[in-house]
Amino acid sequence: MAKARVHELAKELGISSKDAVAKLQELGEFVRSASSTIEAPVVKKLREAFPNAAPAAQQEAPKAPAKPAPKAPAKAAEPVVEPAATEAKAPAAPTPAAQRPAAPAAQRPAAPTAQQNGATPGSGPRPGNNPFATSQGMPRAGAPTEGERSATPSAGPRPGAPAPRPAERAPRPGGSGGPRPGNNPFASSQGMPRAGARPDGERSGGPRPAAGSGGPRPGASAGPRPGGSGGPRPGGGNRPTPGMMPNRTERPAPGARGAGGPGRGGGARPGGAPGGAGAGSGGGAPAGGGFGKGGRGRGGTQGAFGKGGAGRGKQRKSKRAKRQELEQMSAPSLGGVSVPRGDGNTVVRLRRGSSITDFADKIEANPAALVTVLFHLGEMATATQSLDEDTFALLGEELGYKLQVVSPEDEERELLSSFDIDFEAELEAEGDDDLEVRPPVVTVMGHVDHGKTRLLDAIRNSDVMADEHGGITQHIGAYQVHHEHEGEVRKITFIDTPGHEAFTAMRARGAKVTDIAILVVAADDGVMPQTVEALNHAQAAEVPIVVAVNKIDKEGANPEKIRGQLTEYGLVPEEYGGDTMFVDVSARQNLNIDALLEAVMLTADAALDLRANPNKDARGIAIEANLDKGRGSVATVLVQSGTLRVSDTIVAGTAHGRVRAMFDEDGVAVEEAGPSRPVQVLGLSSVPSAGDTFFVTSDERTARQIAEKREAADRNAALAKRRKRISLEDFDQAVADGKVDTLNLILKGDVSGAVEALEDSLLKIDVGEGVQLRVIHRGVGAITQNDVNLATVDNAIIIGFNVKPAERVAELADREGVDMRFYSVIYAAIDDIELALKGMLKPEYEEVQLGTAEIREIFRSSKFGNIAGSIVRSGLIRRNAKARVLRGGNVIGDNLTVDSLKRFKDDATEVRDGFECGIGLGSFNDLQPEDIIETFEMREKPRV
Ligand SMILES: Nc1nc2c(ncn2[C@@H]2O[C@H](COP(=O)(O)OP(=O)(O)OP(=O)(O)O)[C@@H](O)[C@H]2O)c(=O)[nH]1
Repeated sequence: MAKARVHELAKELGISSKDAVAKLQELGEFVRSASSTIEAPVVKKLREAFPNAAPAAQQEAPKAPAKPAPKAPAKAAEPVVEPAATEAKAPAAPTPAAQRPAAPAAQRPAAPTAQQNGATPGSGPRPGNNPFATSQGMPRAGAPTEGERSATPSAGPRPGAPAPRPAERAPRPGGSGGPRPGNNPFASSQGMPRAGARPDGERSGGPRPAAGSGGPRPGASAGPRPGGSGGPRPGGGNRPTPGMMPNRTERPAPGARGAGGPGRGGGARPGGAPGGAGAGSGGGAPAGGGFGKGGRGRGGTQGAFGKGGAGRGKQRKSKRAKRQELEQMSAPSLGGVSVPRGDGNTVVRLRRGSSITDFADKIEANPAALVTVLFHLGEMATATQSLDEDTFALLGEELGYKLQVVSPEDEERELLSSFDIDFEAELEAEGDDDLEVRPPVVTVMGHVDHGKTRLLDAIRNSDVMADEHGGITQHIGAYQVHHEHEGEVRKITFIDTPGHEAFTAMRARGAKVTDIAILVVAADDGVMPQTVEALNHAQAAEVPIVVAVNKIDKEGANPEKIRGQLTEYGLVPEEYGGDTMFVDVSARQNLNIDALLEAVMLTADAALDLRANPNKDARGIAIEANLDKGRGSVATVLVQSGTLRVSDTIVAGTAHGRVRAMFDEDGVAVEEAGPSRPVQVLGLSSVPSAGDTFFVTSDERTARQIAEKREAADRNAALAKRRKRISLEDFDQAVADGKVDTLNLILKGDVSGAVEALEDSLLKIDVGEGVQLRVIHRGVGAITQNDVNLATVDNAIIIGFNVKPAERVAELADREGVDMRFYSVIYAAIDDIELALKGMLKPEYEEVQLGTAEIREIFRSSKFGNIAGSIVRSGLIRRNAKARVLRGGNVIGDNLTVDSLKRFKDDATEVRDGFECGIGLGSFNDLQPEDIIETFEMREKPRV
């Protein structure tokens, strides 16, 4: 065999895999486990390291018909085995195996048993038969293999049998139970050593294979008695060392081998295992015998462990378990625990929001051990807590793994591919023939009050086919207008949510909806902050821009000034030699709206390839959605490719369902919607978010499963994020870790004077070297969702001065892990920022009492300890709250936690004043009636 596996070789050599691996490592060879393959030179090395081994045994085995080996588990064998084992390893025996004294060992131990068992020599023969034999065989776990070796001796099985000549090799090793020592000269030699005691093994050397015969009965040989038949003379054994192994490969049928083990002969059947044992006993052939291989079949090994006859599955499992055990043993320990290590390049992919347990599953480690390792790395986390990417990277690096946190896009792709959905492949497969021109999708952006809304209205009213609609205009988040372009009526889709907020929010979700952006700039005002923000967003998304210079009807309008200003931002008008189209319009007076639409068409035709395949299931994006009292979830979706039809089953983000009805922007029911068509969809299970992708699935079950999986992924991601964003308290740590070097702030205040004063003062703070402070956005008014989105994107902290966020915004910030701070005194804000920059801002906590309860009665529970039957006297008692116990005004138990809280038999989250409840304080059991349980929580002290 060109390459051998360690465990196979170990079997041959009659040693345990563990020993073989250890030896190889000692010899400087790198082997990971018993199933590793090793090259010929290494094989040789190992053989040389175990010169005594009596490999061939098996092969030689005559085809002893083994009788089914009894499943004897015998332990008796043990003794034998062990000695043998040792011997085997013994450096000694330079001489042919035969000589090896091994013999002694073999005999010894085995002997006794064998005999007792009545395994007379003769009987010995059929190993199979002799239960005892087997039993003996049973080497103890440690030395399973050996057992097998011993087998050899037994081979002798049929006593009478003619001694096999060494030459003849058992044809089928397996069958033969190769083991039969008798047959195998070598084997016998080893195995049989009689009296192990005497070194005479020497003679064993006895070359004659015949010996084998003598030895035949293994059992006999086992000869407990030293002198024993001597059956086995080792001599026989002298097997050629390495050589032998050659064919050993052949492994007998599983069953067979096992059997072999035993009586070697007995071998044959599965029962094998035991057999192996038998062998052991018989063999007693320690050293050499080892390889009586007979036993060593897989079955044999198992047998050794008392699992005779285990099925393959089990075997595999045990192998895997062994390998793991081995790896664990060889793994260096950190913090007192051992975990399997990677080689520095082992890649482990995890989803966002994965926990230590997920990681542990992948590397087959104990989660608790990983928690310990992480702890030693200075991070605290529970096994089930979601970790962020940095923490995983830290842990992975320590353990030699390359951790890759799957990106949301990959995650989505993987999720879909698990349902056999692959949109990329679908797109690639579409040829020119499948694609048809679709209308461009346009978003209107610009500074506050520059006329976005008004312009969208004007555009809608300009629809050349407006009269034909006949419906009642509705706001559904998007609409289509018809425009006559070069004699042809073409459609343009407008996203009816002005401003870049929606645009950014969708982009943040990875959705690319907009093909073209109309940037509205009031000609009487000029380029303003949000104008710049909007154009930055559009440019970042590589969306071509058409500039609408609005309000040209107004006095003081100066369209040229706008052109000049925008040139500075890279938007060079065509008339100046650039490629951006500027159109002067008046939304109020409906001036030049057509020209604006014309510019949109021209830009689309010039810069974009707007085509899609309408002849497939629909895919698209949810633009907006809400819950309607009467109609349930109402979502406006934009079909991007394919055609959406009523009664299609769709999944949109985490919502799914069957399309019950569809309406257009005029409230008219439609049956189908093709590419670039926005429609309102009824029938979803819940409300998708703007920017969620949607697509049609083959059946409702798939839609539901995808939605559920996405929901779980979102939840995990949210959990992971929560730990990730920056907060003032950990800013210094983030700087120290090299994660940030800039503290980004968003300032919001009730009056502009305060915001400016705050910004001025902040910028005067001496931030020291290596750190910067940047105010990325400031504004007057409440903290909005947009502020939080911006903070999310730029990892900023929001400072609210005399303003608060709306509840929805606070929730979003919490979900996104954005740190918001509120102040009413400028200096307090400045102090905090200054301290944060210096790394000195630590949160301050204060104790806030939640409530008290008086104990009325104690219930003893063997499971939960003592439960205090109490009545809440003030406030409330909340599960998991911190608690202390007061007796006569003295604290008799502190730092406790309300571990369990029940109202009658039911678990309760909190119980209020005046109600009775059962309170469990974990292991604190020193409770008496009339004690007072006081509960409280630690709240971060607001800084003012
Ligand atoms: N004279 C004149 N006024 C206009 C024109 N377009 C819009 N306005 C006025 O400008 C004001 C703001 O218009 P909106 O359309 O609400 O502006 P907006 O950009 O949507 O504002 P926000 O929604 O607050 O961001 C309104 O009073 C409009 O009547 C125009 O072409 N000419």
